[in-house]
Amino acid sequence: MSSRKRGMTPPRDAVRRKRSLEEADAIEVVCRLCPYNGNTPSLIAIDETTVQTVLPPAIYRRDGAPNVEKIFSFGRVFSENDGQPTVFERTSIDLILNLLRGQNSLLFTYGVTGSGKTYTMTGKPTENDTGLLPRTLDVIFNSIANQLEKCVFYPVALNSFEIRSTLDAHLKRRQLENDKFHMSREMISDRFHEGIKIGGFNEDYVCAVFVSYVEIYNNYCYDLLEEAKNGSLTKRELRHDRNQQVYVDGAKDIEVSSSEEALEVFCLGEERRRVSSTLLNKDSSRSHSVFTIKLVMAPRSYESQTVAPVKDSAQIVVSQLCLVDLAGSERAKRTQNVGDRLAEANSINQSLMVLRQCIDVLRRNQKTVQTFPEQVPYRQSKLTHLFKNYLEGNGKIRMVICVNPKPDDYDENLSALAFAEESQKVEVKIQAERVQTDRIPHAFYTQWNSELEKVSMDNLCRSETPCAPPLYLRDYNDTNGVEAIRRYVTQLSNMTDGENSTSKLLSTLRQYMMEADHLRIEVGKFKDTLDAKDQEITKLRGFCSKYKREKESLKERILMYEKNDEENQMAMEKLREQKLEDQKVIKSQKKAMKMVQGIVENPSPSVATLRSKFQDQENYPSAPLQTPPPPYQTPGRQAFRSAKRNETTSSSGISSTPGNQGYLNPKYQRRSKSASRLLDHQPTHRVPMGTVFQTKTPTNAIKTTRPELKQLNKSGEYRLTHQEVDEDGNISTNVVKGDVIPTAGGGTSVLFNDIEKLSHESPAQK
Ligand SMILES: Nc1ncnc2c1ncn2[C@@H]1O[C@H](COP(=O)(O)OP(=O)(O)OP(=O)(O)O)[C@@H](O)[C@H]1O
Repeated sequence: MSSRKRGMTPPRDAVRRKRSLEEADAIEVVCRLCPYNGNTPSLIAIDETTVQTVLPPAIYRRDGAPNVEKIFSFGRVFSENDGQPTVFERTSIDLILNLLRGQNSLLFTYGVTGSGKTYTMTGKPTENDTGLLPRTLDVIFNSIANQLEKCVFYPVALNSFEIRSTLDAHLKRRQLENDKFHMSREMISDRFHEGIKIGGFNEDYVCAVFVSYVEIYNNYCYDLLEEAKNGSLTKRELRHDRNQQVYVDGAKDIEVSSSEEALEVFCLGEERRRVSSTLLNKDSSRSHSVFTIKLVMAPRSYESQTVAPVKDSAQIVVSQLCLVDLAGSERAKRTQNVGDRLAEANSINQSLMVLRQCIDVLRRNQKTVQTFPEQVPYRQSKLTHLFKNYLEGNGKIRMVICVNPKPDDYDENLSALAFAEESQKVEVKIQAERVQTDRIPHAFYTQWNSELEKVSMDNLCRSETPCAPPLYLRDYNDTNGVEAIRRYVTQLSNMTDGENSTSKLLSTLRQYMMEADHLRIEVGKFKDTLDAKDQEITKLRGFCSKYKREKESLKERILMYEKNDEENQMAMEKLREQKLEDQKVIKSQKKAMKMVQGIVENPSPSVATLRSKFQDQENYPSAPLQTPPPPYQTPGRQAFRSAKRNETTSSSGISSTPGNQGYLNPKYQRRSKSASRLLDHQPTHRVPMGTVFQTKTPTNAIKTTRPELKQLNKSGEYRLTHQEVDEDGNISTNVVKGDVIPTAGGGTSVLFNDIEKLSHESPAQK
């Protein structure tokens, strides 16, 4: 026997092992605003995922409540204009798909009393008002295939299902006909039928649908489908099945073959559900109602030509969709309930509070990984105990938080919305798919079955199996029926052993042949796939070697670029240094230029001052303007020219000082004297002396009273004439000479190399 005997949810260990591989899915919350006709709504839907509170007048607010408008975000927000179809499509279709695929889901409505929970879940029979539950039933029955006749699957103890033999199922069906529920068909006679059909059901499975309906009232569970004895329902216990899943012990699972029939069962339960009129809602739910739709599936038998399951209960898969309409929270002060209503309200509030506590603890446990996680208080309320399976990873959970924007509900809505928003942070493990997807398609077997049947019938098995009589009894006194069955069984047992073993052998042979044929086709398919993959691999190899080559050439280029980059960096560095040098030179040139300008603009500086200025210049080692040579002192009225220029030059210490010419352009070749142009710098106010000694000035000389850099650039020589008068009234004229030389940085400097001095002595002084 398989370890998973009853075909319910997989064993706990298996679930645990799988969980580590499965992904988690957060509890999803959608919010629905019910219509409000007043002028002061306390809630508005901003967009499809956000709802905002609006501060109502102070009388509606509790003391100490936050005085700010708050925004809450949910998976989806339905405004008052969104009708039941929109809500259904967004909240239920994917859960139905889960059900068809063998997974569980829980969908529950939550909110303050009178906020539209029951309307959302059940609604009314018209097209626009039909709620989630009837629509869900319609879509399930639209979408399943291979639905079995009733009574093939049957519920047994410990929340499990078994498979009946064909005969037993037939007899059970006959028995059921007498046992049928007597229910009013008022609500479902002309109701709206949801036409949506979805894919997802595995057609190699057969199925049956069961529903159960329980309520949790004053923290006790009741089966709403139970035949009430003396007008009261039995309190039911919550128990754990073999897989540690919680279920309501003794609650009936009723098999239904259509959505109409399922709704009849639902309506029967609704009649028994506790609903009372309160100040805030004339049809207020006083209990939490739990309507469960179970889809029981088993692989389709290959043996039978009709729709039948395999004869192995261990292969049964049961998935369930639990639709819960919670009772609304309510403040006693507002409802002014007393007696039973007050006790109900306390119990409702208590169970909702435990639900919040469980969510809080789950959230805390998930926030940080703890060695000893906090215990979740599921058992403190029947509601949370029943929800435990889902909260611990037995399926998808979705909450529909219903809110009424009327200002009276402001405070309670705030707290309900905060709880709902927080719930979204709780993660629940996604359940693994349990329906096999790799079975040999039944259609394939059917084809081979019929062909081999023909062969075996024609050639091998000529013995005739007796035809089965109608296998049912009209009543316990139906002696004819009993006799017919007895005859049939005797005929069967009278068949020779040889015939029996031949037919067994044939059946086995047929099975093997079909499998072999199927495998041949499968091998053919695999070969094709392999060929395709081989081609793909060859193609990919081609790409691979092409990319390898490209990679190599790219590598080489990168190396080259890196080298170039390095060289460029170095060149940049050199240029930067050069630039700094040039800037220094320009700075000192400007300074020297300023000094020259100062000399020029000052009409009578003494030679000593001039010298001291030029001597100062020595403090700027890179400055091209150097101290002029010391005046060549000669007594008398003679003009002396320094005969040896190089002598004077050396005495001036200009060019001989190593390093002083560092900035002069080393490549500069002095043009011949005749070719160079003279920049003749004359003072503005010159004292005419009428001397016979005249300096020789070439005709192309540039004459200036204030030299400019432009002029300097055009000249090869520079000559400055300067006059001074001593205390005795003697006039001396100094002619300072220099070469204009370009600097290495692209500037121009003057290298002074000679001074001529002409003195006039006044005869009167003599
Ligand atoms: N979206 C809606 N459109 C139209 N009517 C609505 C809507 N939501 C609620 N209603 C109406 O508001 C009233 C109260 O709604 P309902 O009974 O569903 O509230 P509830 O939340 O289930 O209350 P309780 O918790 O007391 O059972 C009902 O008459 C219902 O028809």
